[in-house]
Amino acid sequence: MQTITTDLVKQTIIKRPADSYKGTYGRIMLIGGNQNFGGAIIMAATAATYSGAGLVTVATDPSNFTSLHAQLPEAMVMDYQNTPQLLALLKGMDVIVIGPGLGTEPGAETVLTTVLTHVTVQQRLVLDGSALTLLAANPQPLPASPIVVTPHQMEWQRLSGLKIADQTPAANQVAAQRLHVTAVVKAHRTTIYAGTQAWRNPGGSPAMATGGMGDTLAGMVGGFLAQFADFNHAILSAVYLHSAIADDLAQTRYVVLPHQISAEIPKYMHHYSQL
Ligand SMILES: NC(=O)C1=CN([C@@H]2O[C@H](COP(=O)(O)OP(=O)(O)OC[C@H]3O[C@@H](n4cnc5c(N)ncnc54)[C@H](O)[C@@H]3O)[C@@H](O)[C@H]2O)[C@@H](O)CC1
Ligand SMILES: Nc1ncnc2c1ncn2[C@@H]1O[C@H](COP(=O)(O)OP(=O)(O)O)[C@@H](O)[C@H]1O
Ligand SMILES: [Mg+2]
Repeated sequence: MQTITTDLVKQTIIKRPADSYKGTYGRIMLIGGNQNFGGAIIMAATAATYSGAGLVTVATDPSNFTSLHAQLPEAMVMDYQNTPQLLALLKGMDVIVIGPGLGTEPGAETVLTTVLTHVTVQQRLVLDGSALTLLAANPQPLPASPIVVTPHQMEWQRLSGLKIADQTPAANQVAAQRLHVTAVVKAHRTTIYAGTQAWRNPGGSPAMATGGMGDTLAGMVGGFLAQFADFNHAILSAVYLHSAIADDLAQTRYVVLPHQISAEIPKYMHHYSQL
């Protein structure tokens, strides 16, 4: 198992070409946020936007529109239950993040199935939170697109069938290969599996143990995938930076909140792009 290095991160986060515009940095749709979990998709969308995704659209329950706009006027919104509009907008996306706060009601299952059956091989897919729980409860074929899953240990247990005590690197690797995904298995020391390769994230602390911390990571992963060509390096860099920012903030804070991490992302990306 390799440790994610600052070298990898600085090779991934490159300076932006002068001759570029918002379209250069990717169109991303984040899907989730039911009537109870609106905060989850707001945190994910905030992280994606602060990570530099060029155009951000949030497909969510309409009850979240006003709070989302108040927090993040950069984002566009749509009702995730409006299937014709969802399908029309999905076509133009480079990256789709689905799951933060999606919930597990039947309507959520319908949205997930719609996305899984229409996403194309050119589109990158991030599956997090409720999308993983839904998928585990009712397995359905995954598209041939590049896919990353970002489960916490219980979500990984549901999805892979591996009990938390049995989630060894060797077993996780086999499970990720069987699912044909890159798996970010979140824990105190998050590990990432892609094909025959595995990495360990060196950072992170219990100061990060706040609801929404994983939603924020899912948004960062999506934002990085919208901009950086190498699929696994984009994911690894997002995982590394998420905890590196938290570790710096935790030097003077007992807890680090998800939105505090998002606020720091542009500064840290600037730093790594200069190295
Ligand atoms: N403000 C919000 O709107 C928030 C919404 N959230 C959303 O709520 C939905 C449910 O996600 P949850 O993760 O809360 O619930 P889940 O039911 O999926 O997982 C929590 C369960 O897993 C167990 N567990 C075991 N190991 C764990 C580990 N390492 N990390 C976390 N749980 C572990 C817990 O004890 C608990 O029983 C997701 O869609 C998520 O995105 C959460 O992110 C919390 C914040
Ligand atoms: N004790 C800890 N040490 C390191 N990282 C932690 C710790 N507790 C939580 N985290 C990180 O916080 C995030 C939690 O993700 P998740 O459980 O999906 O949160 P949520 O769904 O509430 O947004 C993961 O990135 C995890 O690695
Ligand atoms: Mg989560």
